[in-house]
Amino acid sequence: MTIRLHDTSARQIRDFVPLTPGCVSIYLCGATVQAAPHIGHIRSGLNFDIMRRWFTYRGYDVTFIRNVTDIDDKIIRKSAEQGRPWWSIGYENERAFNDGYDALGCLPPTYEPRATGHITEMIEMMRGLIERGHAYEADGNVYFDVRSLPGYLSLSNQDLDDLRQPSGEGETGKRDPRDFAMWKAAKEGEPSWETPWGRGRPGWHLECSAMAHKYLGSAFDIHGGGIDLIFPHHENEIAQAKAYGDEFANYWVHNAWVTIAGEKMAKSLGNSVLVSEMVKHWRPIVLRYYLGTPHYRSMIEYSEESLRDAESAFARIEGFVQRVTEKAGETVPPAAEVPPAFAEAMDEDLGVPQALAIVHTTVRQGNSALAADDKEAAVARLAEVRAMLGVLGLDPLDEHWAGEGDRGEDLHGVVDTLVRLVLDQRQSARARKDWAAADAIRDQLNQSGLVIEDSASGPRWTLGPR
Ligand SMILES: Nc1ncnc2c1ncn2[C@@H]1O[C@H](COP(=O)(O)OP(=O)(O)OP(=O)(O)O)[C@@H](O)[C@H]1O
Ligand SMILES: [Zn+2]
Repeated sequence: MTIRLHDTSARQIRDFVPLTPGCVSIYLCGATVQAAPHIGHIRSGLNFDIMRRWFTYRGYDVTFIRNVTDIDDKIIRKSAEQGRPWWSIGYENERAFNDGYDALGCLPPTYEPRATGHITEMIEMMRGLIERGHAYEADGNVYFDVRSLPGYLSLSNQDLDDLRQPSGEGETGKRDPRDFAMWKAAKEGEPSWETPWGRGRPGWHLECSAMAHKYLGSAFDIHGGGIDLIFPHHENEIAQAKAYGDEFANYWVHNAWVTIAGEKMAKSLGNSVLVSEMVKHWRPIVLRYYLGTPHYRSMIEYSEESLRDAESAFARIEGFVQRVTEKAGETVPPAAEVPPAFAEAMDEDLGVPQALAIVHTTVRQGNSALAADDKEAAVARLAEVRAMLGVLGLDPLDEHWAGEGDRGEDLHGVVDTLVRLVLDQRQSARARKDWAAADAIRDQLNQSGLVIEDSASGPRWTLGPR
């Protein structure tokens, strides 16, 4: 067996050959903690969580780094607007990100370094780059000289002559307008750190090169992030690391976006759907199914309808797990190995949709076995289903999801059906102009603690405050 991955750098799917046999090192660009996470952010975390689980299943010892960018223009701007320290915004949103990752069952990374904890390493890297003639100081900024490095822009396959790299505010003294800032001179009232070139703060690209070097060394296996990061972020990370003498990443893996009306879901575009809001309406395991099962290189166009489809598809799997568990009279442990067709699909560039099709086929076979009263076959299929779901982080019997039941969310589907039934009756009462009956139904629903909201795709309910 060989795991194969799409490498953005090679623009094709390549056999994965680890630098150290039996080990895999992964660096994922994590959150810029300027706001709470939307479902696009968590999709990125989830795609790499599934990658990590698959490597682990295949017997690799995985080191997984997901960093936190806790200093950046937007954090500084918010701090000024809200009259709060910059770090309080970072800490608050970092916690919101961790809650989001955890709610959707992403395993914690091996290490989760914060940028501001690595200023020393960044200074070291700048010093090395200046000594080697790849960087220079001007007006308290430190710039990377893009013409000094042959091969710059090979990840995004661009030509230096065509490049437009806009300069940020205060980025004066560049030798070439395409040079990018590794370090930004301090501005009045903004956070800054002491360096041999004066006080200032790091640029985003330098943070990741320095943290990857510290935790994974000068060469590592996989670097990941969303496709929006290919240029300029990853291109500039590569430039700094290579010019410093690092081999850097061997494979570049990029996840596609969650989109709304064809556009990237982004804090800056104001079209975000926050994870904290979503978990009020949907079970986290259903959200994981929704965000984690399309192929990581396919866009997910967000819609309530597709979420409902995910909910019913997952309910079919979960119903099977419950029925066989009841029939067996005890919890059936996962099989030691997943079916070969599932493994084959996962080996080929993490083909989760194909792998999921095997889960559904196995569920159908298991249901037929139940219908034929063949307990042994049903139990065997359940063991396989649990092993496959475990790799995808979707096993409803896994202890991670156990708390869901305590909060009554295992009854979500039942309540949902009942509420819809009642709302249909209210609709019929209104259709026959029986306003008294319609109002009575609404009042009873409100008294039971449910809040009903009208949305484009029909009424939606949530539990009101207790
Ligand atoms: N809509 C999305 N779909 C999938 N991945 C995304 C999406 N938005 C951001 N990501 C990924 O999430 C990770 C963390 O993103 P980061 O916090 O840097 O986002 P950002 O670009 O500051 O936020 P935004 O794009 O929302 O303004 C990155 O790997 C990024 O590529
Ligand atoms: Zn990064």
